[in-house]
Amino acid sequence: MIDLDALAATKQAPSQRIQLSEIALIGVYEISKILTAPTRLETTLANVLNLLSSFLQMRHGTIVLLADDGGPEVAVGAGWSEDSLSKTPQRYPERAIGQIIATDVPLVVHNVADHDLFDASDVAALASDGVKVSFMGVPIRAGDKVVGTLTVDRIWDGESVFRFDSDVRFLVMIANLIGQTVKLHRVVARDRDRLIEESHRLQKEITKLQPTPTSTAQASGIIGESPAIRSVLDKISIVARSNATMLLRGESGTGKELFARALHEMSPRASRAFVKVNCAALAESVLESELFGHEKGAFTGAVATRKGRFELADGGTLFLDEIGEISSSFQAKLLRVLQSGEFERVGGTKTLKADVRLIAATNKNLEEAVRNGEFRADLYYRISVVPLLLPPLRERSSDIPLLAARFLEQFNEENGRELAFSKQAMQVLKSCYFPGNVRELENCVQRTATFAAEASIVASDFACGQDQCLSATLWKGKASTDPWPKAIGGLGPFSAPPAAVEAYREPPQPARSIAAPSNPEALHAAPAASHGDVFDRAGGDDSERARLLEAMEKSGWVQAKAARMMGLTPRQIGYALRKHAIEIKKF
Ligand SMILES: Nc1ncnc2c1ncn2[C@@H]1O[C@H](COP(=O)(O)OP(=O)(O)OP(=O)(O)O)[C@@H](O)[C@H]1O
Repeated sequence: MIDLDALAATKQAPSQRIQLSEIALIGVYEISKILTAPTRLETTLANVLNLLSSFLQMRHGTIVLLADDGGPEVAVGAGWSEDSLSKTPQRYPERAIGQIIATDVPLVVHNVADHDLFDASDVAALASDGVKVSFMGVPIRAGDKVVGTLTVDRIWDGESVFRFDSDVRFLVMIANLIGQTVKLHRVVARDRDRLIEESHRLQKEITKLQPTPTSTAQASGIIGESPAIRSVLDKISIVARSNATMLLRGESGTGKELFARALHEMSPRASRAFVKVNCAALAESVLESELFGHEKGAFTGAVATRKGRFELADGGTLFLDEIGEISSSFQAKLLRVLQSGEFERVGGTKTLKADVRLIAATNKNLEEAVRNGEFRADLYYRISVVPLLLPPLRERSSDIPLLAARFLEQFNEENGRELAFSKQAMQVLKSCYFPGNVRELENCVQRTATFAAEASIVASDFACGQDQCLSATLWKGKASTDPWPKAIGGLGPFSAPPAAVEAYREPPQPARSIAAPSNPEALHAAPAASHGDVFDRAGGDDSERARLLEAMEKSGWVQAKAARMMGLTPRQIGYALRKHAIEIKKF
């Protein structure tokens, strides 16, 4: 360790001048070490000044760095009373420093009290105790530009100019080193600022590009701003990042397929296929060959080998809708595929593998089905890794105006119309119970818009305003008898709000006209007991029966499909078929 004080003391003896250059070298060496240390520039400069004070026996030392506009940017001091620089920066001799910067030439003053570059306050600051003080200052250069000054002062004992010269040369060397360091720091700072700016810009770009739950939802056609829908979207955006099997629960028409697609689109599999199979719409043998494919000649009509949906969804997502409807033997087959990822085509012997992310959906109470032995518990656990319940529309009625407006806009676009809802009409929609959820709302808007006579849709344009709303009457019929099990969270397709249940249980009231309701909210919120039951054959509403038959025929006697066509739930259609004593045709 170098004893700087001892070295500095040797500097006092004129006979040992030769040693001064040694001291200077040691000083330069020590200061260069400080300057290359990875600390903040201000700290580095303060350390340089502290070291200098040992070499030069100075009272004060100051380094001032200039900003681009020429004003002081950094001022670091040593020997000043604490905070004196930051509190009163004018304390350091501004005019003297200004001259060094302007002339780019070192300045040496033997006695500051005699020099016109130092005013009374400078003298008071530098020589407050009345001693004679000498001053030295040199410019700090970065390249050929003056970027600051290094100045020191010390008690003047009348020493020769020669001694000052060597000290000035020493200061110039130190100032040059400081200049290089400042230059380096500024280059690094500029680079760092540029990189930070660039990183902020890229962050912004990424945020713009990254599909937020809302933007993906919009892209997938999901409409809804309610907290319930936002919370579902948030969850979906998290689950999408994983490969976990997801079970979408919810009443018919709540958008299970739509949300399954959104999940696929938010997932890393988005660029691959989204393949959908409705398990309820297919007989077991057909379902098997649909899912796993078949070999040529496997059965009558299998004229060529065909890939199944598992293969087609390889790398992508397979959406198994209405999974609660599959038979117990098919449950076993599906379980095997989900456990091993392996399957064979119908009629084939080769074991195939597919990398598929599974999303299943059901509006059935699977827990009850498991309890009743209708659904395998092991399959239940495998598909319900991440269960998500879609809220019924009546629990997020704030979404009704948005959805209705969008469906009407679609209708207008497709039919070249300019229909709009009156305030009253929107009120009717907002207060409707919609047991068939968004699908029913969509159908309701389509039907009403089709028959609307004027450009403004009014309350009496709705089917319920003409006592023709099939869903309302069906719902009324089931309200007290078919509650959605509490196990999967709340009201089910046919469970009605208490008021509606009460209304249904009341003894029949005299019929009232609802064609032009005075209170549109009462129109559909709870089907009035006064509505005639269109499925009561004694009451006679053959048109409803005919509509039912027509839908069943069109859907190939698949109840789930017919329900969808009519904007009803499968349970509702089942109820309607029983009411009308319509026998289901089997093929
Ligand atoms: N949030 C929503 N925004 C826009 N459209 C929706 C929304 N939810 C549902 N829909 C529309 O409602 C209809 C029914 O949706 P979907 O088929 O996804 O329901 P589901 O729950 O799968 O019904 P099911 O159980 O009967 O198969 C579709 O036309 C769908 O586009």
